[in-house]
Amino acid sequence: MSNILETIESPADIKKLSLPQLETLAAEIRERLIHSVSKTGGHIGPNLGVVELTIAMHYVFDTPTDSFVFDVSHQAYVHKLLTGREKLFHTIRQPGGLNGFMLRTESEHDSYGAGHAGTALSAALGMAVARDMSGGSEHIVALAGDAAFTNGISFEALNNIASQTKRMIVVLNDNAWSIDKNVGAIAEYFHKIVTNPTIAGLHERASGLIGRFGGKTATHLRKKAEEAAKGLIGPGMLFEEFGLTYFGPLDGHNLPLLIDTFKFLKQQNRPVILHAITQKSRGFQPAIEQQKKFHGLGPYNAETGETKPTGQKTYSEIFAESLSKLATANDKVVAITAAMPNGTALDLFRPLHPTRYFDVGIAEEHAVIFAAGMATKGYKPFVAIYSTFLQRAFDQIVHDVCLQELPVVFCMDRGGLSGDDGPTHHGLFDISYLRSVPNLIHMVPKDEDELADMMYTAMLHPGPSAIRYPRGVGPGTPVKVKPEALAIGKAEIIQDGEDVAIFGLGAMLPEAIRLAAMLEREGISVAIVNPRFAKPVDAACVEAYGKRCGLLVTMEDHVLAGGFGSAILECANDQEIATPVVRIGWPDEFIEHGKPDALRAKYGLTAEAALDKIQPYLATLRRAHMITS
Ligand SMILES: Cc1ncc(C[n+]2csc(CCOP(=O)(O)OP(=O)(O)O)c2C)c(N)n1
Ligand SMILES: CC(=O)[C@@H](O)[C@H](O)COP(=O)(O)O
Ligand SMILES: [Mg+2]
Repeated sequence: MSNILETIESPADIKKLSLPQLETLAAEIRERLIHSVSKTGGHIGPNLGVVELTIAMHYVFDTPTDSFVFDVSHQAYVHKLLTGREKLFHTIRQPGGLNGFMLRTESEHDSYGAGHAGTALSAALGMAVARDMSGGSEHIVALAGDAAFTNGISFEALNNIASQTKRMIVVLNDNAWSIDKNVGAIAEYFHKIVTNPTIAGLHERASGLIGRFGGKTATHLRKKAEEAAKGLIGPGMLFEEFGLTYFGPLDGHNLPLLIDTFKFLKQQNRPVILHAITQKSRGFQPAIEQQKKFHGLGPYNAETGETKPTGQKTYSEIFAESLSKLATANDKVVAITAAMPNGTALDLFRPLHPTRYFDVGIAEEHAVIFAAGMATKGYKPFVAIYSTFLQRAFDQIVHDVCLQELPVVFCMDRGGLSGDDGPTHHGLFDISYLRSVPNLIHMVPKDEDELADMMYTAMLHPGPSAIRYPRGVGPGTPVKVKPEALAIGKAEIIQDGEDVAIFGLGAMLPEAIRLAAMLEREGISVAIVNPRFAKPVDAACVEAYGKRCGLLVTMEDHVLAGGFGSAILECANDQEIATPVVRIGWPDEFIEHGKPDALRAKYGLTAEAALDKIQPYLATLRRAHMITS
């Protein structure tokens, strides 16, 4: 068969290929990635960069006996193609199709699931120690990007590896990019190693010799390289100081070199790190020229890389524009991102206020404490972190910000369903995890203009606050020239009514309005409330409608457990109001990837599903003659 990729049913088939065939396989994989992802969307740039690395890993090691742990695992598409999922690859990130990340339930070759950065080294170490304890001999290989080393967890693991195991392989896939350019001292350190010709040359030769002449000559060369590095880089090679033997930097696209090196590393009885230099987006010129955009995106033209022009401004863009305006008016306003300037749109803020823009790397915990520190000196930090990634910083929110009542603003982008990325990225927990923290207010805008008002409110608020807004576009409400301060804990009454009151939080307000229309067609008088605040909830509003109406309904793009509906229930209960509360939101399970509308329909987050759910209560209301039907 001419197409080698199609003959790979399992990684065992890769081992039968000659070197020229492996090179052909790499080219075929690139071709497949570019074309297939152009239809599905996905993380094309990171995957084009790890084609040879992944082939070489599968050529030398034996999954599922050996375990591969990929950091974030957005770069696991090649691994999926080589582990029996080639025929399903066109379904990646599609409803019911392959997940865009490693998923233990998807394949025995996916030894560890991820989606958040910085977990690979810890997970791999756990596996290595478990293997050692049970007398196993399998290999554990962690592959992590250069930006994963801006994350604290990677260093917590590094601190632990050498004292815990003698057999673990770390592959540092260094392409100098996070989603944006990688930042900070670590990025500079990697850059110094890579651009030092002495070190690079010696290591390249050492690695090349490993396969051909065995370890002795190579070790000698490696030592010389290390000495050179010591003189040039500082007191010692960073990883060596952590007790990992460092190999590299070497060309991460040189298949024979990678294969020889992995064969050598496989024999080592000491923890090792291989520093592979790769080019993100390799083989696809439009992506090489626009690395940020092609890190991860929706469908594109496979020849030109063109994407459909976006029309309406996203919530992220409204956020960044509003923050830029606030910063113009108030020189204490600063913006902080944890490696997401593109996703949060702080890219728009950066050129306007360069000295008040901070990208701290993939370091959410640090971002929050850093903000707390700035707040103690009179600054007003707006920390833009996706809802799902802010989960990382819960303790810092509690211990550093809220306990000290510091005026930090958490701008939680992607609050609600994320869509194609799936359960690792849905932002469905922030109300629950923040509602329990004293001193914090939690706001949810119904539209773009209200987001701007909430940011202004947060700027004026002397304590900590959080605002969640969804991925993508809102209803398209124009933003006023001058934002208005909102009364803390006060809901907006969209429409008054007598029989049923519907509280539609944020993105669910349109569904609440649709539900109201359905009920009104049945002659029921409905109040519609835009709650604005998930904390503090408007107790007076709950009391008024709880006493007047026969039913309260809450709708939220959030888990039901501990969410906004729970807050309304608690509030009603505290006021000894026994009116039933029907809550619409996500059930107590992890929601798969898929199209948001379809998932909402499947899980009952629609007006129709809500109507079904409240039918029994309407019957009771009618029986009690509260409604004349
Ligand atoms: C905790 C966390 N914060 C932010 C992100 C968003 N994110 C996904 S991939 C990525 C960059 C990863 O860069 P690197 O590890 O170097 O891999 P590359 O894409 O360059 O191969 C970021 C910031 C995340 N997945 N997890
Ligand atoms: C892998 C990762 O975490 C990011 O690349 C994420 O996929 C971005 O999601 P958005 O497209 O919502 O910005
Ligand atoms: Mg990188």
